Amino acid sequence: MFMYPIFITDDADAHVEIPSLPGQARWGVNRLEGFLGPLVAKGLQSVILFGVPLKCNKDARGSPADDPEGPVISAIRRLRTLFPALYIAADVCLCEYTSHGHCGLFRPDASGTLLPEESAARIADVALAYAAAGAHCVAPSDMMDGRIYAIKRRLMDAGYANRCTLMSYSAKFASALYGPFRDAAGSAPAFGDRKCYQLPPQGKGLARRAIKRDVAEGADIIMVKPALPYLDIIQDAAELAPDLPLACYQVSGEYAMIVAGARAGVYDLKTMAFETSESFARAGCTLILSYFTPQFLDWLEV
Ligand SMILES: NCc1[nH]cc(CCC(=O)O)c1CC(=O)O
Ligand SMILES: [Zn+2]
Ligand SMILES: [Zn+2]
Repeated sequence: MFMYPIFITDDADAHVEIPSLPGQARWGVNRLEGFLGPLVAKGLQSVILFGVPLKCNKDARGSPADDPEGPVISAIRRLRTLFPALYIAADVCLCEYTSHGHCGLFRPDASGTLLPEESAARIADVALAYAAAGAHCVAPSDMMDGRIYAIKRRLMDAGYANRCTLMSYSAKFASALYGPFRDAAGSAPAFGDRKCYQLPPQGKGLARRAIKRDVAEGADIIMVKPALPYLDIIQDAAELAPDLPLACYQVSGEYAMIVAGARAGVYDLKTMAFETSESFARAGCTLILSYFTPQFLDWLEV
C-alpha cells in the first residue's frame, strides 16, 4: 500500500540531507542504485519522483520540466533499468521549474492571471514526456482546471493511455503542511500563494466536486492531500469513486510533525506512524504516499 516520495536533483552524484524532513534527502541519479537497492530488496514496491532542479535555468513556462536530460526523466530511465519490477510514478508540476515558482502559466500582461488552458496543455506535454521515458504513472499536482482531461487526451493520442496510469491529486488543499516539501524542492512561490488553485480547508463541497470532475475527466487513481486533517474527504472520495483506487498523501508537514512529536516524547514514533496509516486505510485508502515507507519495510518485515 505504500508509495515512497523521493527527491531527485540535477547533480548526478548528490546525496544531500533535507534538514526540515529528517531522514529524507535529495538524490542524484548516480546514487539511486545504492539508495533504493536495499529498499527494493526489502520489498519496496513503488516510488513517486519529484524533481529538484538546482542548476537549470527556470523560466516562465517551466521549460526544464521536460528536459530530456533533466533529473526526473533521467531518473525514470535509470530506475526502469535498475529495478524492472519497481512501479515508478512521477509527480507532474511546473512550480519546481518556473521562475515565479507557481504551478501554472500566467497571462503575459502582468495582470497576475493564470491561463488554465495553456497551463493544462503545458502540463500535458510534461506528463507525456514522463510517460514516454517509461513512467508507469503520472501524477499532476498543479491543480489547473481541465488538466486531467488534457493529460488523458494527450496520452491517448500518443498511444500511452493504456501504458501509463493517471493519478490525480484531486482533492489537494491549500495547506500549511507543505512547508518542508517546498524547502526540499525549492518550490515556494516567488509571490502570492497557491490559494487560487488549491482548495480551501473548509471546502468540503468543492473537494467533492473536484473528485467527481476528475473521475469524469479520466483519472485512474484519485488522491486526497494532505491526509490526516482530511479523513472525511478520503471517506467521501471512497463513496464518490468506488471503482477507482484511492490514494492519500501523508505530506511533508505531517511527517515532520510526527517525527518532532516523537522526539519530544509525546508518543512512540512507530505506534503513531501505524495509527495514522491505519486511519487512512479505515477511511478507504488503498494507497498511501508516505515518507515512512522505508521504516514500514522494516516494521512490517515484508
Ligand atoms: N506541486 C507542488 C507540490 N507537490 C507535492 C507537494 C507537497 C508534498 C509534501 O508536502 O510532502 C507540493 C507542494 C505545494 O503544493 O506547494
Ligand atoms: Zn506545483
Ligand atoms: Zn486568488
